[in-house]
Amino acid sequence: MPPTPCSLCHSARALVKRPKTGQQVCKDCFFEVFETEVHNTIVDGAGIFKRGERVAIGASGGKDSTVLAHVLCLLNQRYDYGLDLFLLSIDEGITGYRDDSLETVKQNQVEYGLPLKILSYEDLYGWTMDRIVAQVGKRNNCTFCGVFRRQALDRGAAQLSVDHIVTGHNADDIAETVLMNIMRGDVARLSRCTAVTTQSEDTIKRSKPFKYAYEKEIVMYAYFKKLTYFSTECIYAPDAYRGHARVFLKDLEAIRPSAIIDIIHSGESFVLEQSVQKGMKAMQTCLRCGYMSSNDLCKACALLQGLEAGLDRSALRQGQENNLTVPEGHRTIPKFERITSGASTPTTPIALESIEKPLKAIAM
Ligand SMILES: Nc1ncnc2c1ncn2[C@@H]1O[C@H](COP(=O)(O)OP(=O)(O)OP(=O)(O)O)[C@@H](O)[C@H]1O
Repeated sequence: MPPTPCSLCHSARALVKRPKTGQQVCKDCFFEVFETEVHNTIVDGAGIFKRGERVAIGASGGKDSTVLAHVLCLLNQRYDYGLDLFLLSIDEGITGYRDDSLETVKQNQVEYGLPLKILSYEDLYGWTMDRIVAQVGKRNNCTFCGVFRRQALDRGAAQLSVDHIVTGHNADDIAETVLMNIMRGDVARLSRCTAVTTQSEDTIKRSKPFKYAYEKEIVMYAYFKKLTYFSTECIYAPDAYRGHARVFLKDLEAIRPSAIIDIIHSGESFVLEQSVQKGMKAMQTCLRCGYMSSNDLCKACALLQGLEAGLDRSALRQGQENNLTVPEGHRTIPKFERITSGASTPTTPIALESIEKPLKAIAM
């Protein structure tokens, strides 16, 4: 049988069947279509970046953030975004997992020539995830890790005088989150979890340039580009609930690959009724550490309080009681200082460049 020609350039031999569209394409066209789709996500509407912005890439050493660092460096040059890029890594203190993946990030630092900042849970909270799991068990540890990581990334960004964090959350991650929010009846979060960029007053801007990138394509891209990344799953992540959403999504994808994008579009289409919006809590700052919070104590301070009190899983419930007095000898989180660089104030949005090759596959 003669080799199948690439359905985009029609000359080279097709080597890849795109998981997202089913198109058979050659390697070069796959790279180009993947990169162009990410560029389109970046420049869509008002665009997620401003020229001159200092941007931290949340770098875990895994496939998503490694591909993100690679593609952002490339697009920043190709389309002259004018961004100052940094790698920001959080060391959760997971022996045999994060210590190894951070070695990969250090390699990426050299390969991409980007400054790297590493911030650890140990330094910030006085607790590693190894110790937290030893105290609270494996079942709910992801709650601690997620809350602590979010705040650690914001603090790392503030220390780098960065106003914008980008993460490698991909289309599969977002579709899973939509499913989870629906299964929990938490529709109030649907529009936020599907937004490419989120920022409210006083929070550091966060974006997900891979919102429309399929996980399978990210893996393919990393493989064909021979990128250096760490590919082991977190040893403490049974996270049963997300796991069910993931399995369900993979089953749907196998039947109909567009299911991932369709679920994201469904999440985007939910509009909150005014009455629901009114019931949502306004943001304030944590009375203990100064971080953004919808309660007197932010979630991290509340969880830390439970840990310091020697509680196990009940640390999660204790956390919600918001007792403001710190018992003698208990650790607290340092005051959150927001340092604005001013670097992001020249606000010329990056315009949608004309794309040299018409790529039919990009329609989303
Ligand atoms: N320890 C960390 N330090 C910095 N950023 C992180 C860290 N963990 C996660 N992130 C950011 O959050 C994104 C989503 O994280 P998640 O835990 O879902 O990992 P993932 O889907 O396996 O991604 P990756 O392949 O990049 O590890 C990552 O792509 C990365 O940008």
